[in-house]
This record gives sequence, C-alpha cells and structure tokens, in this order.
Amino acid sequence: MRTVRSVDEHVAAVIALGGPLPAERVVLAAAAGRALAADVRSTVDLPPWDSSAMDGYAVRVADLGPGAVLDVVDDVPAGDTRAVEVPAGAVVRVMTGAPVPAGADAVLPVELTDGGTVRVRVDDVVAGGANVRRRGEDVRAGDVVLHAGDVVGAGAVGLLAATGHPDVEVHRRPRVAVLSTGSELVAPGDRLRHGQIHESNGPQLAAAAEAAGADVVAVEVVRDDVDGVRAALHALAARADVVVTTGGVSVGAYDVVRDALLAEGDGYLVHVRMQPGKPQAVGVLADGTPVLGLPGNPVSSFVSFEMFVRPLLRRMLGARHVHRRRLTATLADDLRSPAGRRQLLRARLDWSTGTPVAATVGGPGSHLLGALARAVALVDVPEDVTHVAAGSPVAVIDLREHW
Ligand SMILES: Nc1nc2c(c(=O)[nH]1)N[C@H]1C(S)=C(S)[C@@H](COP(=O)(O)OP(=O)(O)OC[C@H]3O[C@@H](n4cnc5c(N)ncnc54)[C@H](O)[C@@H]3O)O[C@H]1N2
Ligand code: MOO
Repeated sequence: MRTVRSVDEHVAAVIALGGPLPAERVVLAAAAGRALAADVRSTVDLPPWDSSAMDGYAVRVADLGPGAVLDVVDDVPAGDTRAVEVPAGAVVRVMTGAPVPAGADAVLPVELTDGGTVRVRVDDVVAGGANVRRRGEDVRAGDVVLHAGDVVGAGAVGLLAATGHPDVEVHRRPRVAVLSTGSELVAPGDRLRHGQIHESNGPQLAAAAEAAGADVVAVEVVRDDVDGVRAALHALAARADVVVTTGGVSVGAYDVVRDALLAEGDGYLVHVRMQPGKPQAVGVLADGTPVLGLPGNPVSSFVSFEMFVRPLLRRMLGARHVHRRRLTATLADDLRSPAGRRQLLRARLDWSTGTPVAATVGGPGSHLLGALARAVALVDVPEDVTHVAAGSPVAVIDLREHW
C-alpha cells in the first residue's frame, strides 16, 4: 500500500529524518558553504584604532584656515605601530589605513594642500572628524558578528578573518551516497546497445548534493536485482549519512528499490501529489541511515532532489534556511496543469524588464532532459490549479545559490 501525501507533507516527513550534524572546527579556507555551529563574537574592535580614510595630513581642525602653512612633523604610513602625537600648530602626514595620531581630530586629504613634506600649505579646510574611521565604529570587541545557522559566504569569511578568527566551528557536511538502479544503464561514453541508456541521474544527483553542501562519498550503479540493491544499500549506508537512490520505485515488475526497502522492513512507498515525482520511497535502514528513493525519470529525480533531498541535506548541514528562495514572477505563456497534482515546471527567468518573467522550458514529460540545463527555476503550480494564463503572477522556486 502506498501512502498518499501532498508535497508539503512529504517534505515534512523527509526533513524529520535528520537534524544538524555534529560540529567540527575548520580553517577559514574550508569554511565557505558551511553553516556555523555557534555564534561568533569579534575578538577586536573594528577598526581596532582610529584609522585614516584618506592619504593626507592628520590635523587639529582649529589650526586650519585657507592659506595656513603648517609644519609636517612626522610621517605615518599604514603599518606604523608607533604612538605618534600631533602638536598644536603642526600636522603629521598619514596614509590611508594608518593610525590617526593622538591630538588630531581630522584628516585633511592631500588634494586640499600643496602636498608638502616639510611644511604644507592648506588650500581648503575640513570639519572635525572628517576622514577619521573611529575605533569600533564598525564592530565592537565581543559583538556577535555571525549567528549559529548562518551559511558562510565570501563576506562572512572576510568578517571572520578581520575579527580575528583563523578557524571556525561549523556543522559537519552530510555524507551522501548515490545509488542508481537499472539494468539499462551504462557509463557515459560507453557505446549504447539497443535498450541501453547512459547513466545520468547519478552524476546529476551527485552534483546537486555537492551544490547543497554535501560531501558525496559514492556514486554507484546496480542492476535491477533486489539482493544486489539490498547489499549496495547496506554497504553505502555504512559510509554515508544519507543514501539517495534513483529508479525502481514505481509499480513495475522490476522496481527493485521498492522491493528492497519493503524487504528491509522499515521502508514505505509514497504517492506524492506532484508532477513530476509522483512515486517516492523512503526508508530507514537497520543502522539508522535514511534512504530516499527517487523516481528514475531524469526530470523527476532532479525535481525530487530539489523538493525533498536538498531540504534534508541543508538541515543536516545546520543551515537556518533549508528551502530555496521563492519569488513571484510573471508567466510568459499559458500553462495547463493536471488537477490534484502540484506541478513543478522547469523555467528560465528573464530579468531584462527588471522584474522576473518565467518562461517554461522543455515539455511536461519527465524524460525530457534536453532543456534541463537551461532551467534556473521551477514554476510551482498548486494542486487545484489547472490553467494559468500568460501574464499572470506565478510562484517560482529560484534554483540559483544564495548565501
Ligand atoms: N503503470 C505505471 N507505470 C508508471 C507509473 C505508474 O503510476 N503506473 N508511474 C510513472 C512515473 S510518474 C514515474 S516518475 C516512473 C518512475 O519509475 P521508477 O522510479 O520505477 O523508475 P524506472 O522505471 O527505473 O525508470 C524510469 C525511467 O527513467 C530512466 N532512468 C532510470 N534511472 C536512470 C538513470 N540513473 N539515468 C538515466 N535515466 C534513468 C529509465 O530508463 C526509465 O526510462 O514510473 C512511471 N511508470
Ligand atoms: O511522477 Mo513521474 O515523475 O511524472 O514521470
């Protein structure tokens, strides 16, 4: 018997199969794409001291006036660690990023002077505080600068380094094993005999899992043989946090993932009210490893990964937001959708008018790989909607990565 579920019910059931994995400390170079396991506090003020924003002269504003000539008593480049002071009636030459000497209350840009190095003529004045970056104006020592669950992007790596962190605590990446099933499958590059196709779901799912932040530990292929599938599931489960299979979950005579999971005892089959991706299998092996059985049609496996596997992997990665960003787009062309199934159509997004226009690519057939690479979004048509007219607003799932 198959359990019938909505997409949201199945998403909830799959996400419940795992939680954030244990934390580990990694160097910053390995932190991008990982989710923080704990809040991070700054070890320093940023800037750590009053800092010059310009090449010029550290001045006492009271000494300035158009035409004033002042002694240049010192020269402070970036990296100068001395404690320097500006006496009244004089200036100190400073460079961008250099500490502003004590006593100065502004930096006069070199362009507003004659550029002198012994004495300098002031051509124009600045207000108190001008071009001085105050200690701590950006970040204060002890401030929480990043939160647990934040996914580290390039900006966060820069912030971590600037706030004094050579390494950071992140959740372990989920280890994913991919198992493609099908006696018709041969390796890409092998010559196809009649009845054979190139194995494409394994590489596709591995790439999707890597992009989701997972560590893909295996991509294997087995023939349609229940014992072979069971043996492969156990071997892969020993090395992985999640096993993802494709093919063999429908009602065919040789749908072996279905039979293997049923034989494992803790598997079940689901009809999800969606297109593509109706038949799904979910199980937990004896060692506790979840198995997600995706349908074999390439578009079905792609969409099923997006809707079910990716949120689980994001949750295991520790990311706060496990779902893709959703947008509202204008539909380019009329579309039809089956009653009672939520349809997820591959689409391009055209931003040339400033707001997104979604044009579906490829037909509704779940075997149509030709246009898959052009899809950057999925148009999400609710179960009860059977027709959407061109020009209507539609919900869209944005497939591009966002930090
Ligand atoms: N009588 C019925 N037949 C089917 C139903 C149904 O309700 N009643 N559902 C259809 C739907 S919808 C789907 S989706 C598929 C899912 O079937 P399986 O998960 O059992 O997948 P397979 O039969 O093994 O393969 C389907 C199709 O995909 C190709 N395939 C499989 N694996 C790969 C791979 N790794 N790389 C590339 N292509 C792959 C396979 O050759 C088949 O053409 O069932 C429908 N049938
Ligand atoms: O549910 Mo299937 O994925 O439509 O081809």
